[in-house]
Amino acid sequence: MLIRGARLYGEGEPVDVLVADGVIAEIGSVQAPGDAEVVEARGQVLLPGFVDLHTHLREPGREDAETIETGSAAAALGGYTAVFAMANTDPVADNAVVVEHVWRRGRETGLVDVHPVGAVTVGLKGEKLAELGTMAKSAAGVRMFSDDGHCVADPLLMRRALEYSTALDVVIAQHAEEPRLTVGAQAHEGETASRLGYAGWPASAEESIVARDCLLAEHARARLHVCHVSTKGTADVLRWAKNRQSTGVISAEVTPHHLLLTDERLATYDPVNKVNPPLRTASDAAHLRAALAEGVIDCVATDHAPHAVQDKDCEWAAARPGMLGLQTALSVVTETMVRTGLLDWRGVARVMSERPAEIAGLADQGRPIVAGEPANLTLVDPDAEWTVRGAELASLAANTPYEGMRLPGVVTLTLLRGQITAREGKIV
Ligand SMILES: NC(=O)N[C@@H](CC(=O)O)C(=O)O
Ligand SMILES: [Zn+2]
Ligand SMILES: [Zn+2]
Repeated sequence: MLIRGARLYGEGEPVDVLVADGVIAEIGSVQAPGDAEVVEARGQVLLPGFVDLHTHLREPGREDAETIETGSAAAALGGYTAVFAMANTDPVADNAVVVEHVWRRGRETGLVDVHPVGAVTVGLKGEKLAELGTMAKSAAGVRMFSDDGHCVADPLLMRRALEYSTALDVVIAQHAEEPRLTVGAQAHEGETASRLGYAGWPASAEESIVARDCLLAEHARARLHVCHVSTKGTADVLRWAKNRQSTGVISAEVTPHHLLLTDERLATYDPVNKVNPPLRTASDAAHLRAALAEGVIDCVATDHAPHAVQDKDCEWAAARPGMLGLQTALSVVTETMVRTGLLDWRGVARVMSERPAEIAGLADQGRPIVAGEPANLTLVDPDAEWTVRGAELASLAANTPYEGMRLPGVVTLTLLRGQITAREGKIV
């Protein structure tokens, strides 16, 4: 197959990219072999396929909200070639049987590489460690562990998890939320929450755990990944921790929604805006964008969190937190980071593909676009715009906070090992 006239990383003159046997065969001015399928790129931006370190696919257990198949379709349409499926399923992915099931279903679906995240503690209960080694050595080859949805709040358990992780060469991803500080919390603690009468979710609940965990990771010489950073204070703690002569390795992600949306949206009382951690202030969002551009926050992760209608379309306090993200991530990053001049397309490749692949230790993702590399690629029309409609997204659920919004940046082609998985908004 030949991609004709694409601008690699949005730089330089358009070139042709020949893909054969799952790898990039040749780049330059290439004659299409007679039997080759030709995709006219017309100067669009070619990037390495995106890697999402934080996705909720809901299978097993809540196949009414999302399945590995529908979530994989959303991922492919969003330009992703690998996703990490969080462990908070039912049953919980805290053992080899469940992680192998998720991994196998991902392979069968074949639209995106689905890497199961293993739970840190049994049943996500925060009481005793799950069998990390068994999951790491299973067919699923688990590389990342997280109790996401819950914080590993007990410092002794967190310390043990970090210590074990070094021997297994895996990363512990923490949902940083001191549970004693967020009892009954409904919205970011601040002016909006006071005005609307919501119990506040203080920034310090996140920041105190991140500070603690950075120190625990440093002492354990372990790899810590901080999920969904949402406050300026957390970015400051990360900057401090990364600047130390640390022997642990700390990485962090930010979600598209924390880059774009703020707690002012809560005035409508629409639970589509309820998410954990909560939407914060405009100042937080501005600092998160800057921290991402600077590299203090390593990457963008969607925290794609589909919910069935009855769990989301109800009164605020009862609604589950979480929002869809896979199909809108590139557009939100284009809007918040590219259009603002904070990142060029090379930078987008870094935060959406290269860094996440490195953090998770994926050898075949986030690779340079050169001959001989696996053809995991995403073609983006940087000038096109589209209007988000939840009902038209590939997810089973429709809880997008961007309903009706016009956003820039459209994924027009996704290739997984040289096979087209999505083209012009359709699954192939
Ligand atoms: N982000 C959310 O608001 N919800 C996530 C859990 C999580 O990421 O903490 C979910 O599983 O629905
Ligand atoms: Zn979380
Ligand atoms: Zn999550």
